[in-house]
Amino acid sequence: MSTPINVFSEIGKLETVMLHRPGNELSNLLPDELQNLLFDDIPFLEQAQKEHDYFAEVLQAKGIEVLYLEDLAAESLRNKDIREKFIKQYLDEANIFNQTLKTKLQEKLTAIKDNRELVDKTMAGVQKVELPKYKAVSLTEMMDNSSPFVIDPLPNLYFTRDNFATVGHGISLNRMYSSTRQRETIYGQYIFDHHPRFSGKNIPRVYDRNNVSQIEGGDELILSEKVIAIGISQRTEAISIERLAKNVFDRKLGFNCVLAFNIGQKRKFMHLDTVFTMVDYDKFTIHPEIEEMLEVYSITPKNTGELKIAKERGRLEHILAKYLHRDSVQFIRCGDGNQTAAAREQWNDGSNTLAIAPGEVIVYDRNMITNKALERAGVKLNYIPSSELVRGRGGPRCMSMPLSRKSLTQ
Ligand SMILES: NC(=O)NCCC[C@H](N)C(=O)O
Repeated sequence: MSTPINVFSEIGKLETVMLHRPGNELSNLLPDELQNLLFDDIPFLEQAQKEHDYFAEVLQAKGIEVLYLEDLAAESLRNKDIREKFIKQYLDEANIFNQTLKTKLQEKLTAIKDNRELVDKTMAGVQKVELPKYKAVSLTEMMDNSSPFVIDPLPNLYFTRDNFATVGHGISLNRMYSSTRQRETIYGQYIFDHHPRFSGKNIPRVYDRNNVSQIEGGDELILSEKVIAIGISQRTEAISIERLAKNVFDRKLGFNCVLAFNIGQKRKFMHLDTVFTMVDYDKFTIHPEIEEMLEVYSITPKNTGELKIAKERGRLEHILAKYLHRDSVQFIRCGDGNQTAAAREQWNDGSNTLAIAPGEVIVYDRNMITNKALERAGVKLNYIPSSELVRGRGGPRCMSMPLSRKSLTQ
């Protein structure tokens, strides 16, 4: 049976991937809102787009199908009812409480006839000056008086890794840590419910955005056909991992173990994939700062349907070798073992590689010390520029969501 989602590894030859080209949402970033919107600086949009286009071209030159979130979302709004429902939900989740304002915004968005333009507008947000005679009426608006926006932009959308994640033939439509990123998951909802490529294709949903506990895709790594690794992090709670594991086991998706990696709650390594990625059958990048303190728990199904949880003992290399049935695994350290280089290059996503085939990855060109260590370990590197993209704190893995990878066992 052909299925639109096939992701049973981190490293199988990448066949289809979803990106988002940064758009006007970045032109609406304000210095006072950076922290709230999870950014560290204001990127130069045109340059960020050039860097992103280069990323897409590298993928396409390798024969990988590149789909864009914004196109898929637009194609999902297939009829008037779906479009209306989308606009209404978008406004509800943007906390538009005042009915008069809501009606005005509804009219403004409905008047955009082209679906791609509509989707782009919802991503960019709405400034108060775009609404003639805007006046704060609701308590929320009065409290928000200093902001020039009635609806905030969604600047983190180009990190397509996070708002949903592919797991085998299924997806985990995520509940995000922050309200700014929770609104991003609406696009995934419409894509999987209504896009002709996915709707009606029985795609198991192993997590849903309406769950109360958080989980983000940067924490979800598919280590093999049997084993998933999930970070317990600033963004992902332990309870979410238990929920996801139970769903994966109950629905018999092929996986028989979830390894939970407790990486601590820090902004600088917000997701597991900012400190640890898989680059080959037996090779991983790792940020040395987490290596010693990392705790790993295994979650496996009991015959009763309950989960068996055990703390794993010993070194991480040994735990990985055991679960991946390898004699040993090799760690390639961010900064090549130098503490200063490791801290600097991890901050600029030196450990955040995107594997496009076993032993072949995409990396940011700027992380020269880590990149040399990867090369020395025999990993093939494809470099992409990163002056502007990096300002959002994410690298090649964060900026891509694989929809299909070639099976490693074929
Ligand atoms: N998987 C990732 O690590 N994604 C990067 C997300 C960066 C974004 N500014 C965020 O804080 O959510």
